[in-house]
Amino acid sequence: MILSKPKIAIVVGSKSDLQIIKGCEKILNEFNVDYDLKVLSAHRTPVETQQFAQNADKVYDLIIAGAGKAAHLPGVIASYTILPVIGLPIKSSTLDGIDSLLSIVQMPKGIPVATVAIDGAENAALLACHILTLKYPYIKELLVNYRKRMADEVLS
Ligand SMILES: Nc1c(C(=O)O)ncn1[C@@H]1O[C@H](COP(=O)(O)O)[C@@H](O)[C@H]1O
Repeated sequence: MILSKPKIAIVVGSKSDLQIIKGCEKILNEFNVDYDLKVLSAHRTPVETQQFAQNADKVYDLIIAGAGKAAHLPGVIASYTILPVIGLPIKSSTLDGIDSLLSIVQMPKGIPVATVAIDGAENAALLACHILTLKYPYIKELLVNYRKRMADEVLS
């Protein structure tokens, strides 16, 4: 589907993950990227997760999926859509997020999930913006400016 304005979905496995998602929201607002935020679980709401993922390409350009513990959500979503899926491992267990990271990054061949760092919500949103430049060139300039501001801050 051709969308005139970028729109992405952020999906998390539990409302207990929402705090970490604020990092994504901050970046997406800064880059003027619309998003819907949903709580869905491949474990607890498998039917709704499947329905969402199968229809996602009618509404969204890409999906950020964040989950903790046995974080199957990004991979399961990726299996039902051809949209790019960015996996965000969330630190929500006694294993410090290593469990989520490995669950997300170790996808079997054929169903890729682009995985960012544990709790790397800002980078998940930035990676989304980089991908979106392919279709929405205005974001490119915003990314260049973002990097320039970041460099200026480091140097000052
Ligand atoms: N990893 C998954 C999935 C899934 O992969 O489908 N569903 C929930 N969860 C995760 O379980 C953790 C604890 O959830 P609760 O706090 O609700 O018990 C959360 O970090 C969530 O992402």
